[in-house]
Amino acid sequence: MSTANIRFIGGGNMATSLIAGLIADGYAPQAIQVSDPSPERRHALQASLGVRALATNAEALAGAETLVLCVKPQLAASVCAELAPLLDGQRPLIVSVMAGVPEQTLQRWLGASLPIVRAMPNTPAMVQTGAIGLHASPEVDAEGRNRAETILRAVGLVRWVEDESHIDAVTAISGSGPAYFFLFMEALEQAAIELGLDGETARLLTIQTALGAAKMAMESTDPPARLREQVTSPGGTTERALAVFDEADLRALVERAARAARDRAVELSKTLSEAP
Ligand SMILES: NC(=O)C1=CN([C@@H]2O[C@H](COP(=O)(O)OP(=O)(O)OC[C@H]3O[C@@H](n4cnc5c(N)ncnc54)[C@H](O)[C@@H]3O)[C@@H](O)[C@H]2O)C=CC1
Ligand SMILES: O=C(O)[C@@H]1CCC=N1
Repeated sequence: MSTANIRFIGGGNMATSLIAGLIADGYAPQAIQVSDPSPERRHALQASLGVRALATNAEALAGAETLVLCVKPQLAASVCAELAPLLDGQRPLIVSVMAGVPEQTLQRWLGASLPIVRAMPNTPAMVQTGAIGLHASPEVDAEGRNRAETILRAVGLVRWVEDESHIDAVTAISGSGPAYFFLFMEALEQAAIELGLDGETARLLTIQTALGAAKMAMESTDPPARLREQVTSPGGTTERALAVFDEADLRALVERAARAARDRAVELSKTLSEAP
């Protein structure tokens, strides 16, 4: 992969996942720098990933070719206000992973119409199995699109969306999605223990089942509905379990949850775009 430098602003969960994935994919740790005000975070990033961790965002910006914004959305305005006067004609490709921060708002805060790619990754990027949605602002040229895609493809599957508002849907499905599947795993593992299995057996059977189902869904030409039917013997055990999910209208519940996440992303976008 290209050794063009990548600088991260904010070295928390998402930045750590992305950096770990990039390094696992062969990206040189020396080409990656990350700024974070927390000495503990800096120490952890340096010790576990071998990347240079910086105490100030100014150091991360200096000479940056790609700048990945990885702070909480609520901190975006102050971080951009700090970066804006330091840009001084520099035009790094901005990759923002922040949920609910629109491109136009970022440009307003940065005081320049910089090329911005909004990326919505998820934490499985850490194990190079991320699912990532991307959207480019009109200022991003083919090279910029290519660079953003190359970086994100190193950590998972990439899909471009044409409409920026669809990033909010991506946030609700794959950005937050790992938490939904982890919750289901927690519940199934707990049920296994209630049914008498020991903790380790419950944990391993649950995780391997999730992995197997995901692998089959990915590799099979059959849709998940058909794969489900193959497990469900008429008059058998699965049918009884699925009837319980149907009684509770699991599908409607999942849709409500996804809508709630999407609506929160829209709410964040609105609040932030109205902020000074
Ligand atoms: N965690 C996830 O699964 C996903 C998170 N995101 C987005 O990634 C962004 C970061 O989320 P997390 O990594 O989960 O949060 P986090 O809280 O783990 O990381 C944020 C980091 O920013 C640092 N920080 C605080 N003030 C700073 C400043 N002024 N300058 C530089 N760094 C500063 C903090 O010390 C912390 O290490 C958010 O905007 C979130 O919407 C996007 C997709 C998935
Ligand atoms: O919960 C959040 O707001 C972030 C965005 C997607 C996943 N985590």
